[in-house]
Formats: sequence, structure tokens, C-alpha cells
Amino acid sequence: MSRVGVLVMGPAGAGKSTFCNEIISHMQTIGRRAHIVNLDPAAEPNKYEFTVDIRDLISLDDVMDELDLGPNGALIYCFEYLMKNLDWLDEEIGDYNDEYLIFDCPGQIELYTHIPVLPNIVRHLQNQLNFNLCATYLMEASFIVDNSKYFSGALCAMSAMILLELPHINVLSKIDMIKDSVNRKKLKRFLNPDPLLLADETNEETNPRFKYLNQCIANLVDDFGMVQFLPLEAKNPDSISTILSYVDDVTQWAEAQEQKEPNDQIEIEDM
Ligand SMILES: Nc1nc2c(ncn2[C@@H]2O[C@H](COP(=O)(O)OP(=O)(O)OP(=O)(O)O)[C@@H](O)[C@H]2O)c(=O)[nH]1
Ligand SMILES: [Mg+2]
Repeated sequence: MSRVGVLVMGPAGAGKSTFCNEIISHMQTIGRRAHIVNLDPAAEPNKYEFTVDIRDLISLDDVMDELDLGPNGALIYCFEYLMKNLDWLDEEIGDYNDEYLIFDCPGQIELYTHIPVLPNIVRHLQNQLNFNLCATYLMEASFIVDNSKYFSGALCAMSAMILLELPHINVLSKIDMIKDSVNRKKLKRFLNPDPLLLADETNEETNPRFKYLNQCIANLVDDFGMVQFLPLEAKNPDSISTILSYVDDVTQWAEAQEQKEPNDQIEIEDM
């Protein structure tokens, strides 16, 4: 039994749900199957039906009404409730052996950056449900127009990488929105960044008082050495296909399919 799970994370409005839908749509056109698991208790109606939906367990609106909490507190409550009811998740996912599940996550980044809820769910999916997981972290391409914003986005992506300890793919989403203002050469410098070079540019733009801080942040990103981005334009099947091939690679999806074939043959021969 092999299950692949792709967590789609990132700040609010980064394009996560659109990306989930476009992956499903692309996979359908190439004859593959995938399902969306909605982990956002405040999700809007979606183009593709959710196969598993946290709102069947608990909804943000109910929590806000009944416990008189604001949206962020209610979200944390929903995830704590999910943690106490993981058998619900097991049951919902239980029948999806040998399947590709795409987890659409909420946009509140504290879930990936400083609360251990998502890491706990990740460990459960890996250890109890035998998932090969991979995380995708979306950051909007408009962030690269401003170097300081880029660093802040890169730090959030790094924080998620460190917290979740999963194979991790960073994605620069909505590339179409900056195509006219950013040339290919500049874009490349942000997809495969040299943080120290970018820090020099940031120093030219910011108050000299921040020079040392900029340098320290750039050193941190540079030392970590793993912050790179793949470009995403949701309506461009080539960009979806490229990201999917990276996801397949890190989750070893193809290998799992190859391993299944000889066993299938034995079963047929045995019959
Ligand atoms: N131009 C452009 N717009 C996009 C792209 N991807 C998503 N959008 C738009 O960005 C907005 C937010 O997209 P969503 O997919 O809802 O973003 P999300 O990250 O799921 O948002 P939350 O769930 O609220 O955190 C929508 O209006 C999308 O149509 C893209 O590649 N290009
Ligand atoms: Mg969404």
C-alpha cells in the first residue's frame, strides 16, 4: 500500500486552492487520479468536490458563533479539535489506499510557523496512515518586487521547512502577474537566489541602520542553502506539470507504481 500526500501551504490568498484544482485538472487530462482533502474549516465552495472535508467534522463559523472566538482563535480551536479526533481523519482517508491526496491547508501561516498542530498531523499521516508526504509552500510572485518582502516570505517558507521536516517544494505563484514588470533575468535571481547578493541590493533600499540586520538575515537564508522556488502560473499546464514532476520525484510516486506491477502479475498468474 502506498499513499502520496501533498500538503499545499502558504499565506492567505497565495493561490493554494487554485493550485489544488489545477493539479487535479491536469492529472485528469493525463489519466491520473487525485483527491482534494480540505483542511481549511473556512473554505469557500470549490471547483472540485472535496473528497475529505474538515468542515464535516467542525466548521469555523460554528466555533466562532458558539465559543465567541475570532477567526484566528477559532481556527486554532478547529485544529486542536481535529487533533483530538484523528480517528475521524483515519476513517475518512481509510479507503483511499494507493491514492494521491492533495491537502489544501488554511492560509494562517502560524499553523506552519509556530504551532505544533500541523507537524503532529504530518507525523500521524506518515506513521499511522503510511503516507509518502511532500510539502509545497506557495509565495506570491509580487513579493519579489520588493527585496525585504522577498526575505520575509523566504523566512516563512524556511520556517515551514524546518517545522515540518518534509521534502519541501517552494513555489512562486501568480507569475503571470509580474511578467510585464520583471524580466526573465531578474526572475531567475529570485527563483535560485543568491541571498548575499540580494542583501546588498536590500541595503541600498533600506535605512542604513538595518544593514547589519539585513546581512544577518541573508546569511541565515544563505547558510540554510535550500531556499529555491519553482514558478507557477495556475492557468499554464506546463508550470503545473513541472511542479507535479518534482512532487512525484520527492514522494517516489513512480517507484511505488513500478513496485506494484510485478505483484499484480503474480496475483494474476496465481489465479
Ligand atoms: N493571476 C493569477 N491569479 C491567481 C493565480 N492563482 C490564483 N489566483 C487568484 O488569487 C486569488 C486567491 O486564490 P486562492 O486559490 O483562493 O488562494 P488561497 O491561497 O487558497 O487563499 P486562502 O485559502 O484564502 O488562503 C483568486 O482570486 C485566484 O483566482 C495565478 O496563477 N495567477
Ligand atoms: Mg484556499
